[in-house]
Amino acid sequence: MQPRNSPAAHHSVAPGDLEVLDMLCSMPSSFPHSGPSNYASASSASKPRPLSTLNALRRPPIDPMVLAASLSSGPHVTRHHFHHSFGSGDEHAKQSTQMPASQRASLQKRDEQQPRSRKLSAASGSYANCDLDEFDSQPTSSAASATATQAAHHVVEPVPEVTDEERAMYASRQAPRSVRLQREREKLQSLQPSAAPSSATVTVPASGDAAATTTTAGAATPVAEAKRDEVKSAADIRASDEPARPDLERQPGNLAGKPMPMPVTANANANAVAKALDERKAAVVASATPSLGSLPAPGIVSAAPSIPSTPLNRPNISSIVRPPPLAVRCHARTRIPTPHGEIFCHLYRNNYDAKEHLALVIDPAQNDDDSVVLGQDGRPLKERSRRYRKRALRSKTLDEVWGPQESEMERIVRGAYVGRLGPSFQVPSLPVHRGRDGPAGADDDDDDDDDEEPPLVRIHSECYTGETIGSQRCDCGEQLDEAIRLISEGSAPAKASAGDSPSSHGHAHGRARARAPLPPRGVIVYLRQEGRGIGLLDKLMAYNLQDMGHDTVSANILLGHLPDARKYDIASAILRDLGVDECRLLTNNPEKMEALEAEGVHVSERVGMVPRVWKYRKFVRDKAKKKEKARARAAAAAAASKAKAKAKLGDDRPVRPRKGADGVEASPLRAALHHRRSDLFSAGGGLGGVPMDASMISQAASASEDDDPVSLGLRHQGEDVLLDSQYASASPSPSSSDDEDEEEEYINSVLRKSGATMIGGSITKSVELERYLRTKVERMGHLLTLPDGQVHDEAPAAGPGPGPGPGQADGEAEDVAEAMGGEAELVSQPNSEDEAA
Ligand SMILES: Nc1nc2c(ncn2[C@@H]2O[C@H](COP(=O)(O)OP(=O)(O)OP(=O)(O)O)[C@@H](O)[C@H]2O)c(=O)[nH]1
Repeated sequence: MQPRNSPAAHHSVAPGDLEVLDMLCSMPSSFPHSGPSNYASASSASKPRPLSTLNALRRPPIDPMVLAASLSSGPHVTRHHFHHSFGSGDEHAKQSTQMPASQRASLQKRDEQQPRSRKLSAASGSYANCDLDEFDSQPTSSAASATATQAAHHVVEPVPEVTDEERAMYASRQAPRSVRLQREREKLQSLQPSAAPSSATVTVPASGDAAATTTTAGAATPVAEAKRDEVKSAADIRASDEPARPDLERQPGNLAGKPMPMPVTANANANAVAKALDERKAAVVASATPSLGSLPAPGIVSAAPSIPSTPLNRPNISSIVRPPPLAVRCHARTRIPTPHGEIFCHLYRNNYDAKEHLALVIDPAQNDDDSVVLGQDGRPLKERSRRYRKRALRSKTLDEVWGPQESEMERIVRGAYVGRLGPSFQVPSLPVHRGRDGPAGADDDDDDDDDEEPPLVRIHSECYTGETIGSQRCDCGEQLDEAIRLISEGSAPAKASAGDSPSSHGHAHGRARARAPLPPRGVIVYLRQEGRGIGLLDKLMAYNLQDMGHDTVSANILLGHLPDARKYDIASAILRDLGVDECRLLTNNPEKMEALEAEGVHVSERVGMVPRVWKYRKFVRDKAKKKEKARARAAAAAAASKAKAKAKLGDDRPVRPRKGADGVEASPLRAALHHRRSDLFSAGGGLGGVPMDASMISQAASASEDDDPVSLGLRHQGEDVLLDSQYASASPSPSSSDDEDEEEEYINSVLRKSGATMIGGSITKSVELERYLRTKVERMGHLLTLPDGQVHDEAPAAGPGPGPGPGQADGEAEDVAEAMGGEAELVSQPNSEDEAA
């Protein structure tokens, strides 16, 4: 028997199919998923991009395998299927409600012989009775009597046997569009003013699952007219099958379908409410401990102002025609202490998707000692500084007044407070005033803030595997940690022309040192776009495809996705809400820069994200070079002094080094490393462990170069660097340049911190990571320069095609791991990103 879903069960490939396939394959831009986005927005992702972005790399030609698979997979699902029930999960879909072909044919024959009413002729499973509730609940009298008669005589129609070919693939509960339109027309006609009762309450179901609208119709009022028009247009629009997404509506945090009170226009009420808040402020400050009784009822706390309805919400019919502009609202802000310092975590909702995106704001000025000094008016003195008000990264939507009844405690609990919140310090914030002029009464600062650097910003996409379990398949965890570290560090990278010249933070720091360091100030927008927008499930499947030899791009395509399905319009809106209309962006991805620019957030500078493992290799290589030079100098000096001594004593006996008890030459560094290693392991292996004894280090500094920590095989990520950096910092070389010092500082500062993510301050490195980075550079146009002699020579080839067998992959993986961790290869890997800069 033919398998039910086998291609041959549906059709065989005709020559015409092959022609279509050829044609599609020859059109690189015809990839079926590259059409407009499923929600019409001014999204940057759907705008044409200049070639400079290497956009072409992101839109590879169609994979013929995908096309062939989809052409032969049988009946296709179109947008018209969205309201149909098929697959599991729906009661109607568990079993086909469509009648087998043979049975339908016999019924049709019977219909022809004895025509019946529409409802009766609607055989079970046919489109005409798709609205089962209607069919069941309103049986016509003849149908009812027919059923009664059948029951009385126990007449059971024999069900013919069903072959696989006859069995329907999909069971639909939805009528054809023409039938639905006809029904809507009939309903509308029944609502005509003449037909309407003179004074009655009429319920007008809009369509499908749209909410019923109730209106009191005396005569045909203009409101009723308008409502009817609205309903009619809705019916027409709904007939085109806007996909119903009950699953989305049920998601936690989704705003869809949850009507909220209309927002009070902040401008109109802000002053009045702010005044009221000011008046009540003294009472709040005076009360040391808030009593539970002063907390508003939970329902009231959560009653955030609504944002415009959307196609997802679907209460507003006009929104289906033209979605409202994207709106984001910060619902909560709280302080999170991290190893890199304090971060204000902001939770945002929006009217485009059901996700809760985050903004991690690093702006210690909002929380420092000065921030709790109050002026005579009872407000923090800082607030009077125009510079502070301009620089402070505060959410406008969070700080604005949400309603006239809003209490101070409501504001404070959601995070709309200023200064450092504590048991005795609770000052609600005032609505944000943007712009140079600031609020009335703001003091002029003597600082000229024209030289102000824009904040450092990272747009980070969620990566469960990288951020929580430390996946070494990608650099996401490391990048998140690095971004927090860089922003918290606060020194300003040098200005560079925005855009294409690759820069690295390493170099930027070097140039920035000449300028006064700026306090930390920046934002990480954490977008819930797991797996570059395809979701965790598909990302996990993509990893399996990658293990079979595909790269991250072709794996996505094989799963029916774009190589990168992300959008950045929500990120831009969040930045604008925080008052960021210009930023220095931490990224290698040109698409992010373009997207922000397109959304009105100017990127004044790109700050590159160099993988730590590449930085580390450069560090080790430079160190080896330095040692090589020192060794040559020392050898020359030793030879000279030996020759001198010989000449003096007239003695030509060789000078042998002393040996230890085991017969091995006693090396101070070896002894020092032995101690250090036991320190690391006995003290739990923490990177911030007890430093080496200074005397040991100074001995080590003069030891043989063969005792390099790396060559000694102490290769746990970071530990080798820790030893190296301690070694270096304990014995500063008078000849070291600023840049070298800076590298060491970098390594030190990274490793002294335990890091903010699972990756922490350590390094991500693996064969998969190298392949991933390479694909991002070569196929996705990321602005990173691959190191020379990249591991692809040794690693399994990236890209589609037969991958290595498990054994083979293991062997190669070992080689590459050796190449990445081994001494010789390590020092031969330059950090070309840094060099390019
Ligand atoms: N589909 C897919 N997504 C991945 C894979 N590896 C990581 N990701 C996701 O990719 C996202 C990070 O994007 P990247 O392309 O690594 O980097 P980027 O953010 O575009 O660029 P940078 O700003 O330079 O870091 C996260 O959402 C990860 O979950 C993969 O193999 N397949």
